[in-house]
Amino acid sequence: MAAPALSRLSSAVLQRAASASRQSARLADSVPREVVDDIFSQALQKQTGVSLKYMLDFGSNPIERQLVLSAQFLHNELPVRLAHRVAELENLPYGLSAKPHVLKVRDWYVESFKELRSFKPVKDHSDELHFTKMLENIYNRHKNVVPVMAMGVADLKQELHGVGLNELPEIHRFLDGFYLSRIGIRILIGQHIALHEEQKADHIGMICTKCSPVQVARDAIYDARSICMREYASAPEVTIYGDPNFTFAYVPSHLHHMVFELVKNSLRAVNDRYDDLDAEPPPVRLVVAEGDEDVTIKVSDEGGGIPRSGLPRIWTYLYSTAQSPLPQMDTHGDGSDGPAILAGYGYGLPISRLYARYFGGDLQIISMEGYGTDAYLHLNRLGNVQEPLP
Ligand SMILES: Nc1ncnc2c1ncn2[C@@H]1O[C@H](COP(=O)(O)OP(=O)(O)OP(=O)(O)O)[C@@H](O)[C@H]1O
Repeated sequence: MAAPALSRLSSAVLQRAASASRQSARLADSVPREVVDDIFSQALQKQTGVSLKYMLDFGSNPIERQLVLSAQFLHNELPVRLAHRVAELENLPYGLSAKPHVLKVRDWYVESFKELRSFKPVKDHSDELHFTKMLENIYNRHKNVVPVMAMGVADLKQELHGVGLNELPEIHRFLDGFYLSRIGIRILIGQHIALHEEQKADHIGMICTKCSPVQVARDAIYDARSICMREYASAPEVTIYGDPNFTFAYVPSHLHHMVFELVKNSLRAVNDRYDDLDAEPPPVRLVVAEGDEDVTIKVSDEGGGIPRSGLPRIWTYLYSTAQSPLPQMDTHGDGSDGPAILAGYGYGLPISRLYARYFGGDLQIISMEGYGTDAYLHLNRLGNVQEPLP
């Protein structure tokens, strides 16, 4: 068992962190008093969770009246969720609150909070359309939150001289909660915006009522192999086992993201292991299983596995054995969180697990060092689990 993190940090480092904390550009220095009071009073309100099933029922008939109701809900709910995050961002340990990148993220949250709070009550269709325009702005403003926050955390990591984030459990817990909350906020906003767009077949907003995991996996595999090809000039084969006609209700972009990350990790491990060997790399295997409760996707590789002692680390932010662990800005421009390179800043697994957990699923990694890794992605099939609210 590792010694407690604090005792491992030199007192000089701790002093520096504490003094950075004191110097933190506090909210009250940059925002009028009444806004600060409003933020902290909203941060005391309870957040209201929704489920995939609720979103499906609610969005199945997006007539004007429904859209007005949805806007009214968001008008109340979003400031509460944003305020919870601002309050947290103000009070992070080790001086993290004062890091310029973290302040930038906080200011985006404050800006969006102010816009929402100053919007008049949504009474009719015309108000609702204006409100939706504002939501689009907010959605865009926050698109780079993950990499910018990661840069702030990377600054802290550098300052703490190689102390792993797994040794700073409070930072890890904060990031898990923060990113989970972000997934929830983006799905609420994204769903409302999507209900205004032309509905794709079998879609209710962002949710596909007939999402085929095999089809989504094929696309994700194609993308992961393309990136692998670009970086290694070769990519192991991926074999899929499962019924392509099987469908269930899910958000395809989330599913794509998770499968892409898992396959990408497997391709990298297999490629690294077989790089110097003459042998043909064994294929990665992806199995889709339909249970009554869960749809489970297993990704298996023979990439040599992960040492048991290293397993806890793979869930921490900013742990990567890839060459260039530098956070990348969103180059997709669409606000999706996927990095554009094969392996980068160690967010693949922890963020994928949050996506899975958001709708009541989970992600587990089982490894046989010296052989390979199995990733089990469980997706809750019923969709009536209420979103977790940090
Ligand atoms: N299938 C696998 N085989 C061997 N090691 C793995 C596998 N999957 C993950 N790992 C290890 O876990 C680490 C963290 O994985 P994770 O997906 O979180 O980040 P990453 O792939 O390094 O970077 P990112 O996904 O952010 O681009 C990897 O750097 C690698 O060391």
